[in-house]
Amino acid sequence: MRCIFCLRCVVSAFLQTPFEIILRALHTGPCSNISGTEWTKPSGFDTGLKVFNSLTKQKEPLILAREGVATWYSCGPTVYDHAHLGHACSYVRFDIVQRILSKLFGITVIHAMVITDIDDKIIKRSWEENICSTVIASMYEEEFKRDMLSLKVIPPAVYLRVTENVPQIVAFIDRIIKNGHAYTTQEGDVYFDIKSIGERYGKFGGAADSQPEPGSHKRDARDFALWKKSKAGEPYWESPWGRGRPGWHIECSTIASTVFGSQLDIHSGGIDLAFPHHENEIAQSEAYHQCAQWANYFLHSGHLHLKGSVEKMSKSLKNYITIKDFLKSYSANEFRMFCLLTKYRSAIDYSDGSMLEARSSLESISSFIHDTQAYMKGQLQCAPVQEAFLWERLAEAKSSVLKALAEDFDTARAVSAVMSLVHHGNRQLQPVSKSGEGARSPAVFAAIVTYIRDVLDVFGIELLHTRVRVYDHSGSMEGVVEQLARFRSQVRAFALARHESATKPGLYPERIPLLTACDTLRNDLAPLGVILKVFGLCKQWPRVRGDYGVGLFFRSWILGSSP
Ligand SMILES: Nc1ncnc2c1ncn2[C@@H]1O[C@H](COP(=O)(O)OP(=O)(O)OP(=O)(O)O)[C@@H](O)[C@H]1O
Ligand SMILES: [Zn+2]
Repeated sequence: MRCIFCLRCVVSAFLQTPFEIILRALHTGPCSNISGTEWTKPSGFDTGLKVFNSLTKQKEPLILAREGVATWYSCGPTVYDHAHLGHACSYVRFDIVQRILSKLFGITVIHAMVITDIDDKIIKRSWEENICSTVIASMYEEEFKRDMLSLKVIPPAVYLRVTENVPQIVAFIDRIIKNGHAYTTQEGDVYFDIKSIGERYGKFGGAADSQPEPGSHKRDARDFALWKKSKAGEPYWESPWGRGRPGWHIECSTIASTVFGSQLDIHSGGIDLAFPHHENEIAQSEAYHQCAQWANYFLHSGHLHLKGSVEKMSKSLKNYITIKDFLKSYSANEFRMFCLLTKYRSAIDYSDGSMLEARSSLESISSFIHDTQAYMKGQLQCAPVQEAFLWERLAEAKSSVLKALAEDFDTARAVSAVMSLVHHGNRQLQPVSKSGEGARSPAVFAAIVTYIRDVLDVFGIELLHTRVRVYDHSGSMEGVVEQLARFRSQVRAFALARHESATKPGLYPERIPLLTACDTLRNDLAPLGVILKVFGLCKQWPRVRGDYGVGLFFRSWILGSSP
């Protein structure tokens, strides 16, 4: 955008037609001394965090317009098919980033997301299925929202549908035309005039200007549709340019501006959206608001690929795994851990192998927490621990996690710091077979466990009520313990049988050693966390009850059995 005060803008204005000069002079905003695609550091409140800004392709200090509040707009899905793991990956990763901002750094994130419920692909699908496009869109929109909830993604403050914002979109386009940055065609289309913003176009790359194809009504091949005349049989809305529907990019500019006004702190989406979608959003929004920098930070997540595939997982390529199918084999926590193990910006390979790696990281943490609890309860006897050393490791982990997350949300580094803490904790928990009177250090383990849970909670992983399926793939430990308890109960019942002799009623003396052995087994199992108890008048064979923890030996299993 140009202003009428600086030499550069005035000179370049003289190169325009008189009409354009007047139009632009009437609609100028503040000159920001920005030329081309240069980024200006925003003024406002420095959070002390660094984020990788796609606008500058480097890490920048995160400065927010309002203290303690981040305005955040994200592009939502085009709802014409099932949500897949690519979507899951992008939205879970940004959910984690938003949780870090709010839960760790105390920033209130106001998040708005668009649902693209009108688009060429939705119309095509509705024709293929012979179902109205509104039905197709609402069906997949609901499914998307359900899937996000099942992945524990915190919903945005507001979801906005394109079809419910068409009057706002029409008004938005109208103003861009009046500001001299768009033109209408005889056919009833409206195009954005890329040349009108000169060197400001191309923040995320893009093609050089070129001649439009023969038969096209565009002035420049890069010009893109703001409004498309509807073809026969397509849904349409009335507009000053005739019946039609919004182009793809304009919905985001309009809806983000409707919610947040002329300025936005953060805008996010998958990396495929950087060009042309975000490039065009910027062009439109800055043309509408007549401002030099509409969104200050663009955060782009890397793509999820099926391992070995160069293509990203996508609806149009039909190479996807739906979220619902995925959740039949893995949990939401496991998917989160899978996402945490890489930076949100990196491409990520999906395979059973990478999921098992994520599962095993979670299991190591769960196992440590359960062992620690057994230790704190006195069920696990250990050699004396180096308490001061552990307090130091805890302080070190806290500082590393904070540093990693403040540096462009480096979750992989943060998880590695947590795993290192787990490793040191495990090394100190050296079980000894005999219960001794040695010094115990429950407080430091309680502090470590509390801290690990807090970090996981920031990431949206909650292990408290989770049954972890440690032994699913290697035989059921639960089953082994159950068999053992059953065998002991049978032996005990045999030992307790009384003989019928009238002269010497009572136990068979030769069976008493069996009773002693049963007692010894019960006592020996207790420090390992396996408690054998009677449940009321239960006459059935023992059943495993209570919580099935993890860890090879130490868990709080309560077995219904005669003591
Ligand atoms: N494989 C993927 N990895 C990471 N993010 C993805 C992936 N696929 C889509 N996304 C992101 O999900 C959001 C919604 O995407 P969209 O609805 O366009 O999905 P899509 O499957 O790519 O659809 P299409 O194939 O029609 O382009 C966007 O931010 C997009 O970047
Ligand atoms: Zn968008």
